[in-house]
Amino acid sequence: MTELIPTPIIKWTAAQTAGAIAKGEVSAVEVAQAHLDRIEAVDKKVNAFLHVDTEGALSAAKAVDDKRARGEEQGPLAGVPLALKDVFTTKGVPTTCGSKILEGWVPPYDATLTARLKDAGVVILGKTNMDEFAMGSSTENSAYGPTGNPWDLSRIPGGSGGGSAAALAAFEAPLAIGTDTGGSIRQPGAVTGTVGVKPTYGSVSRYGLVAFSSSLDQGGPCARTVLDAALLHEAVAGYDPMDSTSIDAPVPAVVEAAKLRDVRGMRIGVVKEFAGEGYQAGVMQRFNESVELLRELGAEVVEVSCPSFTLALPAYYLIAPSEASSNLARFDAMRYGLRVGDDGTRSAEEVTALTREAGFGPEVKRRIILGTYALSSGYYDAYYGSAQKVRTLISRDFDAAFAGVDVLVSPTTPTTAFPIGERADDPMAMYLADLCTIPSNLAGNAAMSLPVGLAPEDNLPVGLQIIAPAMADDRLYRVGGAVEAALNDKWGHTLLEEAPAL
Ligand SMILES: NC(=O)C[C@H](N)C(=O)O
Repeated sequence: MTELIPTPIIKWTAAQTAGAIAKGEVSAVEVAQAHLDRIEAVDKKVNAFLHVDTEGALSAAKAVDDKRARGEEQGPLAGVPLALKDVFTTKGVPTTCGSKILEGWVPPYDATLTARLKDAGVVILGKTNMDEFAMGSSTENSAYGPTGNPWDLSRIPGGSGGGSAAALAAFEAPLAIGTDTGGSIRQPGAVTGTVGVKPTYGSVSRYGLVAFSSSLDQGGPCARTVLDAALLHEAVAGYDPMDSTSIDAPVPAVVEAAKLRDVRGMRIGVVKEFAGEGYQAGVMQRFNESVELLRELGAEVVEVSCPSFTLALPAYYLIAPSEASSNLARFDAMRYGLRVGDDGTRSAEEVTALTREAGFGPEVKRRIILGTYALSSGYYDAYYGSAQKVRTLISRDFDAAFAGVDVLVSPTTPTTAFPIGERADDPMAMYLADLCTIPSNLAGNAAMSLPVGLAPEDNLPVGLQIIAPAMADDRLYRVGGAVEAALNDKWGHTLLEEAPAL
């Protein structure tokens, strides 16, 4: 064991873990077992995992050890455990999307992302909890019970990828995968004190990602450090002919950027619209300190106005439900998962209706109804058409802003983690959690959330959002890496070391 690596194994970063395995200081099987033991010890409380694949994880880890013994060259994440959001298909391992309608479904194929992880020697520990079909900001919409925030188990871990973020913060895995349609990687990252990145739309394959809103959905990395997120980003991004929206261009050099730790000469824009009413004082305080820190580190900071961003939330809640109502039509009881009322007396249509009634939860039904209404003839232009126009305006605001700055910054989410149940009956309040994250989904650019401290009033993590133009994902890592290094120097440790022990 090198002295630099703190024990126990579960506290190691992905980069440290991979290094120790490559040097033979620890075996991949030992690392996998340490995380499986941790899951066993804490996940009854956290509920980050819907399915733990003990056998699959140990055999993937053994394959890494065997390759090493044979002297074969392996990738930079070989042997590192990962928690996979239950929205990516995994051959032979259940995939539910947090929904009853897919209960018991075992996909016959791997998503491209899953296959790339396996090829990289990443050890998939299991599938993580999520809001049903990624609809929500708290993971309370999972059909399998809510996930607790490791900082305070009575609070939400964000959503929809709350399971992935909680697994990181509870030291159940050093890496995780999420998907971000309106904020589902970044907002959970912000409220759990972890790093989450929504790469440029089209840069991580959606083949095998169960579709929610196809023009917005984007898989991406979740980690405890910026460098770990970059390593995972490079492992999963890149062109895939199986996804028609996949970008056929080189992946930006994000690992190199994460190591730079230098923002001198960069121009950073503070989005004026993301402040004011509804923003928690402690969140704004930490955000303003981060902006000050960027200035001290040698960046030039300017205020930028993006007036159309105030329309992003309503536009999203027309576009995303519209696409969802179409995508979720495939759950017809004939092809996958649940089938209710098929007793030989009912028509196929009746069985479909009974299954959808029993299999979908209230938020999914709400979105299907919203989307079906917005797309209905007579209303299409007024709702869906207008929302698409707003989408164009938002892209233009970004273009104008990026003509003058390298990246934009804002708080990731207006408040810290709220108590489980607090917004469950108030969809509008829930939707507001994504106020700052949605514009990047509508425009398709790249964005990161990274922890910048605890809000003084509740001692809960605050996230800084960094936004870069499409295909300039490396800028996120350059800025994020510099902020993280400066904060860790200041604190003398990483933020998660302040998290209460579970
Ligand atoms: N999927 C997402 O990115 C989450 C967003 N909060 C939504 O409910 O649509």
